[in-house]
Amino acid sequence: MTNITDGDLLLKNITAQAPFPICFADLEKAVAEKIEAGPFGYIRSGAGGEQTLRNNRAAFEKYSIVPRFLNDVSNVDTSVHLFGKTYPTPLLFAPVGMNGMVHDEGELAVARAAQFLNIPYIQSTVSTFALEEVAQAAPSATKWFQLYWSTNEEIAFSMAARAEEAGFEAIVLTVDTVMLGWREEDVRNQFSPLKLGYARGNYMNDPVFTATLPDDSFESYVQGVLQNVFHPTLNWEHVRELKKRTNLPILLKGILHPEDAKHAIDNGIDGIIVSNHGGRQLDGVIGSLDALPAIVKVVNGQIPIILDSGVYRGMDALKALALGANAVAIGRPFVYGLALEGQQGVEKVMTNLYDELKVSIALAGATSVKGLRNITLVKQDGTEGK
Ligand SMILES: Cc1cc2nc3c(=O)[nH]c(=O)nc-3n(C[C@H](O)[C@H](O)[C@H](O)COP(=O)(O)O)c2cc1C
Ligand SMILES: O=C(O)C(=O)c1ccccc1
Repeated sequence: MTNITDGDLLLKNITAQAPFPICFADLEKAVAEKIEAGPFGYIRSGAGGEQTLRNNRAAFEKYSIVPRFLNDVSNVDTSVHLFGKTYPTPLLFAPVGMNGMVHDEGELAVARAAQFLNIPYIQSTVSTFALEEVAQAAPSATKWFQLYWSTNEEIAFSMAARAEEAGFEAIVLTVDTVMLGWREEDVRNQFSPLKLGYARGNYMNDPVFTATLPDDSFESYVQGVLQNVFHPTLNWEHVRELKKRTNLPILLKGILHPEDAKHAIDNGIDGIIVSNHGGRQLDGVIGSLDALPAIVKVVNGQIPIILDSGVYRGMDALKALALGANAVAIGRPFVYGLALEGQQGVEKVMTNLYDELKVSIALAGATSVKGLRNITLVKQDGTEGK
């Protein structure tokens, strides 16, 4: 429970110091000026003509809140309960690969920020640092492991086992990236972080993976990763097999169709992440917030639903929670914070998002995340909504 009269959440940002970018547009601008076009374009862009990227934002912009007043909002409970643990905020770090591209400390810095803020950290398969290194850097952070299936499924099982051994508490199987989306900005910039080796962390020290390589040269690692990471054969049989091979809860990330959410439940999956991969995979896809209501309906509270893709401010988080998400995951905003100021930059971005969310819950007339479900939302024209 946070007493939101403790200190003014906005005025603490108005100090004599040089300001840190306060919103997503300012963050993106600052990072564009700081880092090279290749990595910046890789992070910022969406697939194809970027319709999905625009759909994500449009979906949030379409909804408006009809607030309630006179409801004593001096205490706001922002905590959420996920897989047996309580967290102070409904935020998570979405899995983002290859963080070494923007900061030398890469995932270590992000996991340390996650530990400091008590926000669950989802580490990517294609991270610059190995999951064991992240576990050592942030031993008390809640860590989940995002798994990319592998053409050699023994590698996938090996990584899942290593994650369990290292204290990770869930496996997030991403289902929307069986191959890379059509990313034109990377062609323009002639940029591939995979080819530059930024994704080696979890592969370099995997005994099953390294045993398949002809030698231990840099080129062999990179070629090995490229041969393994894309996995178009992925199907529900693999999901059932994974379930047998791990004791950890399994979430599926990238679910957009209510029927797939239903299949997930039928296959004993423990949670889903409604996501279109931040518009980076298939272009012309439904905005993730637009996909949420139908999924909330079929899931009907049976398993937790996390939403990502386009959550760039506290009000976006509020709308997703009001529409029935249990929590939201943040992608690009924290990567920009990392690029600007390492661990501290990540903490600043997440804290601003959280502070805006807290103020917004209260100003909407709610006093808890659950209470947001009772808040009225209307679509742009004021007709539809919830
Ligand atoms: C640079 C970058 C790398 C990403 N790498 C992964 C990844 O390795 N695994 C994964 O499941 N999702 C990955 N994602 C997708 C994120 O987990 C998340 O779905 C997306 O960023 C959410 O959208 P947002 O950036 O609009 O918040 C990546 C996203 C970005 C921007
Ligand atoms: O860039 C991405 O969005 C991503 O998820 C990915 C997937 C496989 C290899 C490299 C990056």
